[in-house]
Amino acid sequence: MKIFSASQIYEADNSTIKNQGITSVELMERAANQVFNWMHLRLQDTTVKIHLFCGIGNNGGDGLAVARLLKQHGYNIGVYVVNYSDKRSQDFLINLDRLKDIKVWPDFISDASDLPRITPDDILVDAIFGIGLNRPPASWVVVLLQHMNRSRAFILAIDVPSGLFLDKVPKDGKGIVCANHTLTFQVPKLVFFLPQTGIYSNGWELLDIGLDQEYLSKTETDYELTGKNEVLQWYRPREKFSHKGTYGHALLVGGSFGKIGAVLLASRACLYSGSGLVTAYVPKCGYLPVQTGLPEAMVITDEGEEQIFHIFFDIDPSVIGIGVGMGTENGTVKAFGEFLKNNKRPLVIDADALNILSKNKGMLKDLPAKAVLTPHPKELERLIGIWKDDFDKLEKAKSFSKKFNCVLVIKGANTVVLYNDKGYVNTTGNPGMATGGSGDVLTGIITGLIAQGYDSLQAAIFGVYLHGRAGDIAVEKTGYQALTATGIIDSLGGAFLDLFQVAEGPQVQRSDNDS
Ligand SMILES: NC(=O)C1=CN([C@@H]2O[C@H](COP(=O)(O)OP(=O)(O)OC[C@H]3O[C@@H](n4cnc5c(N)ncnc54)[C@H](OP(=O)(O)O)[C@@H]3O)[C@@H](O)[C@H]2O)[C@H](O)CC1
Ligand SMILES: [K+]
Repeated sequence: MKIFSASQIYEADNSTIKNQGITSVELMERAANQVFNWMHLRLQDTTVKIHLFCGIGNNGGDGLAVARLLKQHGYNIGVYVVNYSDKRSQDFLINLDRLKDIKVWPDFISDASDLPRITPDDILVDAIFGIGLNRPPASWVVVLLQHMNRSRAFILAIDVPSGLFLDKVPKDGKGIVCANHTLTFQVPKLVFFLPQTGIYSNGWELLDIGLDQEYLSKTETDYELTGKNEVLQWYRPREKFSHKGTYGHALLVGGSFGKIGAVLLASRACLYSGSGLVTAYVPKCGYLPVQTGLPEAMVITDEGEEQIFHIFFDIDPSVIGIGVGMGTENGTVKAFGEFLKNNKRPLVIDADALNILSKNKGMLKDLPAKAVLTPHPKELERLIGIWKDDFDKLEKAKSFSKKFNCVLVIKGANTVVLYNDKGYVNTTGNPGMATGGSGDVLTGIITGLIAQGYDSLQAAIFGVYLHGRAGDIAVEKTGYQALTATGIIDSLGGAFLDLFQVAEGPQVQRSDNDS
């Protein structure tokens, strides 16, 4: 699913109005009807007080139209116009008149001196700013937003929580509505998925307002959301007359004394992802644990007892996953540098191999085309330098990926895969997966998919999806705290099977706070 920018959403509005022969206020009425229906279905004629805070633009217009529909259905409402500018939009004014026509006169709030009383049992509708916010709100508006946030009432944001820009992180977190739920129109917004801004939208849902399909399908976007539909198209079925050689041979290189488990986890995940053959390359101390722990895998040992000194093997792997548990001792750094110089095979690079690259940037020129790099935030910072905010991080990461022609997997609550100026935002996974070894499992999965012939960008996107889905399946049985990397691997089969289950209901995404 595409993630559109604010200017693209305005273009989509215009082509909808033009191609469907409707007015902009009719489009606003569609949007308001969808919000009203969503609320009506859940509130079932409740008598709880619903406070609607409406700006003076089209987000505010939506809020006024929702207020009218609620009033017409007998709800107990209070309507406030947050009078932050005298440049009221045409559709706001039309909806203000329509509200007055049914004898509802909103209170106008123009400063912070007389804010409405809100009790924790009330419901707030946030329709103050939408995607049109282009500068920080005035200080009295910030006081109002704080008043709403502190009320402990349930806050339903329309389109986006007020105070969030679509393309940058606000400097002052106090000037943002902290919504309990966000109803957004037609397309997801990138801010829902970034760590610094996602905390304000919480659970979000898409409301279909019938925007011009032709515009939506033909327009290229910088980001896409990946769910089951997106990855399913790449799924490669197993063929009847195939054999283990058909599905590739993956080599996992890593481990050091005390960190052999990382290779074991990556190798097991690689097998469970369908790689035909898996070989682990470890220092001598890893021989017994890997052979015993994973009898399906073959083991090659380095000449080093406790760490890797010289990466040499006489097999012909289809892909190599390198770095987990490997350490950054001088001998290993040298071995990795030599290996990169001579290697021609596709690579998945993780953990200590990334740290070595960060400290020896000259080695980056030896990466094969489209190598997959899977840094967690700290590893990413060492690779690309510090960033100002989440948007700056994505831009810096994109330029890095372009410069070194690599697929960058930025791990996080919503992992983002970047390649060729485009970002793919993952939708699966949960906070229980923030546990030791979870990253090693991801490396194994991506390596296993490349072994089977998936292109490395597809393998990264698909692998991140499967990893998260397996975590979601596992957490149902274990809860967040008891979820382990091994638990994720054990649910990989379930994640593959789930690809062919029919998708459930509307798309809702919950953040950690909902758990
Ligand atoms: N396709 C859709 O998704 C539809 C969305 N709809 C709704 O429309 C809003 C967007 O409405 P818009 O009027 O463009 O913008 P806002 O309501 O967010 O803001 C209104 C104006 O406020 C000004 N502004 C911006 N920042 C500030 C600030 N800090 N202080 C004061 N004023 C500010 C700005 O105007 P300026 O000329 O002053 O710059 C904004 O234009 C969308 O989010 C949906 O809710 C439609 O209803 C249906 C289609
Ligand atoms: K809003």
